[in-house]
Amino acid sequence: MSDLVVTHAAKSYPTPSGPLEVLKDADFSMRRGESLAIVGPSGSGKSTLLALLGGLEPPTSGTITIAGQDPYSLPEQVLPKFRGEQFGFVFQEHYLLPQCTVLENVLTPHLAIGSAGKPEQDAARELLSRVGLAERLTHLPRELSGGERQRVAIARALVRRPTLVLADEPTGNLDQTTAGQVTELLLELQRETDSVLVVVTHSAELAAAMQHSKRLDDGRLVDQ
Ligand SMILES: Nc1ncnc2c1ncn2[C@@H]1O[C@H](COP(=O)(O)OP(=O)(O)OP(=O)(O)O)[C@@H](O)[C@H]1O
Repeated sequence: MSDLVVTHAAKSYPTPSGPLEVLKDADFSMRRGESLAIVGPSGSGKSTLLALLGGLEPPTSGTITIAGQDPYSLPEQVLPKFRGEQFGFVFQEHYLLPQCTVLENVLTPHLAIGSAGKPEQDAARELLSRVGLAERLTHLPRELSGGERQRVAIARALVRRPTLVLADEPTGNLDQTTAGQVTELLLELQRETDSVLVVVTHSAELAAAMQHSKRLDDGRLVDQ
């Protein structure tokens, strides 16, 4: 069975002149280990699709399941835990907590839904070592470069080995060389943690690095 299944999902927003159909009949599935780029012009609905996949915005019709569960059918009180276990998010901005160290930032997904004991701390240290920041565990985000901060954000997104990693322009703030390094790292860790990776991007380089690519064209997802 696929780990992400999108079945005839559509999304429209109400506007004074009638419903704005942003996404029409999205229908695809992915397994752990697979990566997908969603491309399309500004305003074509890429962030909306990511929000639907991430349990943040319910589809108007159709269904989305992650690891066999439809997040929108779960009782509201269990949704935060489900999100914490199943999703990892990476954004263009790193959104690290400025007052917390690198290690503390990577532990926040554990702390959000439980505790971070020695095994979790050891795993976070190991992951930070994998992203080349073993010597920076006690540094604050402002003491790091933009690329280093994004590496911490990636480690934080993957620390709980989520089913689905959703990345919205993860290299958008980086120069070309750093963007290439961050892309490589994201893909390496995604393969190691065996998660599904969906990235939304305007970058042709980032899109080309993913196994699959789909374009949003007038609300419809078209294979590239
Ligand atoms: N909450 C909302 N209410 C009404 N319209 C919305 C809402 N959210 C998004 N939209 C509209 O849906 C369309 C798609 O927006 P979305 O942000 O998904 O596009 P995008 O492809 O991610 O754009 P960009 O590349 O500029 O980030 C836009 O026309 C936007 O104005």
